[in-house]
Amino acid sequence: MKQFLRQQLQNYDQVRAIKWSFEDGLYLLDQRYLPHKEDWVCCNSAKMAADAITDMVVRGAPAIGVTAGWGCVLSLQEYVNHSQWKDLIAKDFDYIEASRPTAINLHWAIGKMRLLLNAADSAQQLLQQVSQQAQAIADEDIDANYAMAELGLEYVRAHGGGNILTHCNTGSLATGGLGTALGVIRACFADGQTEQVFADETRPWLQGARLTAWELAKDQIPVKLIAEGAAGYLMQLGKVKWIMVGADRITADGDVANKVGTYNLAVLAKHHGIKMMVVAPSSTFDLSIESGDQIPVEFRDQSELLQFSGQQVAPQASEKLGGWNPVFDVTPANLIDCIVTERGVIENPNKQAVRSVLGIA
Ligand SMILES: CSC[C@@H](O)[C@@H](O)C(=O)COP(=O)(O)O
Repeated sequence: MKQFLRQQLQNYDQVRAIKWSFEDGLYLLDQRYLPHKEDWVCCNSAKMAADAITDMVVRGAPAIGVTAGWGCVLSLQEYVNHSQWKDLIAKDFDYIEASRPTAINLHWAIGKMRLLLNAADSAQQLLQQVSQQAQAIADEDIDANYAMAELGLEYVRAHGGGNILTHCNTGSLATGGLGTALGVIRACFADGQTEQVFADETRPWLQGARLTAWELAKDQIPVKLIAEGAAGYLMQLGKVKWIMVGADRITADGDVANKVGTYNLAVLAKHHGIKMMVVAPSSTFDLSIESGDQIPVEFRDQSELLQFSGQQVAPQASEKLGGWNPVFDVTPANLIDCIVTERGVIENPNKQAVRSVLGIA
């Protein structure tokens, strides 16, 4: 990466939401209470790490992958001297993998650890290998974030800058480093390609209002929060040139699962001739499936919708009142202009373009 840009971006790379210590365990900045409280949760077992993923103490596909890696180390630390270590560790790996269904980075990280487990004869040696692998997953994510920021910025320079609308949170809270889409946004701001970012609230969990606005405000990057329903009007008035989002899983054909509401933005962007950019590392691709209808979409408890800040928002819950709460949706490749990865930019994504940029024969 050009040294100058990397130095500029380091000014924006201040938040680390995942911290590892071999002595104490895994520290996670508890995202359920941001921006009101900056509390840390310390996990010292694989189960605690997995439950933290399920309960969204930590969230965002790459951050979930990094957490899963350290969760595996916690399992090794617990069972390294146990006679049944192989079975117990395998059970922990399964438990971690079941913590959330859609973000493929979780399954990718556990897949790497399972390969090591299956080949292992000694628990001591496995502890070392799994620790190295967890560190590599964390380090590679930081590097991938910088590479995507640079490539995304180059793409924007080539197509013209302007205001950006982003959805959910794709920053340091959602990754191990600078962020995916938010990394590109930071680079665009540092380079003068954009002066104003719009973040939508991202109901019901408010990743946009609580987390993205918090990160951008810390960076002194101008951010205006909008209700999700305002996105169409924003585009109709010509106030944004780019939509930039992350991804939880991308198929071989380039269909993208991301936070629910992404599909709405992509349809609106197509209608208004606004560019739709997805930013995701190669670890977010699931080449074992062809198209978006094969992606397992997570549904969460209806209480996330029916309550707000602990208060009932709809009339008192009754048998007749329910919620429908898919937390991801799938955007078909034909609504996406480009997918920025650390290996290159996939323009007009399709099977061939995906394989060629990812370097798969
Ligand atoms: C770099 S983050 C990409 C995605 O993981 C992000 O956009 C997203 O959808 C996160 O969903 P979440 O339910 O908050 O884990």
